[in-house]
Amino acid sequence: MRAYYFDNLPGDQRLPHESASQAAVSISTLNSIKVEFWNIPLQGHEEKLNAVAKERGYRNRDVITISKEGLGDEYETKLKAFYKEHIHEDEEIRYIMDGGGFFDVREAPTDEWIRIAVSAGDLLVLPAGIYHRFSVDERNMTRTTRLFKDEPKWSAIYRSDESDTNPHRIEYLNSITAAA
Ligand SMILES: CSCCC(=O)/C(O)=C/O
Ligand SMILES: [Fe+2]
Repeated sequence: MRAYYFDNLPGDQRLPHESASQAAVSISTLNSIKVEFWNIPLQGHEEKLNAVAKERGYRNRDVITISKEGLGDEYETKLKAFYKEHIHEDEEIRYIMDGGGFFDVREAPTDEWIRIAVSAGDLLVLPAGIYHRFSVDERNMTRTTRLFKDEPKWSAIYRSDESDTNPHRIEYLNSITAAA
């Protein structure tokens, strides 16, 4: 995992968008916006993943392969959907099993994009209510285990004036202010 400020330059979302002038972002900065990260070697990862799922009350999971082969006709639509800025009303817990990609998260209160480059073995937890988006990288393939509290269903709320007042968004902002 590497994290850094996104360069905000136009161009292919699958490129790193990392410039020499953009500072690296530390794990403690990520933790301050309630983003958590672990690296768990693929071999034997089930035990740790099961422990995280149990501790947080996640009863279901699925594996999604985001690639042309994995998603077929749905590939372009899904790429667009995942890269459109959104929140969820639950945490987003993702364990990368193959390939790689970028989770971009909005720092608060700056509203700057922080780009988190992930690859196999990375486990990322994004809190409910954080604005974020996802893209595959130049490998054009990410195989990910997704944890769900209930049935495996991806449900996103895209950024708008309405999402700014979503109770999960407000609760998230309050939680990071209270922790500061
Ligand atoms: C890499 S898992 C698929 C992307 C996803 O589930 C999500 O919510 C991105 O923000
Ligand atoms: Fe998401």
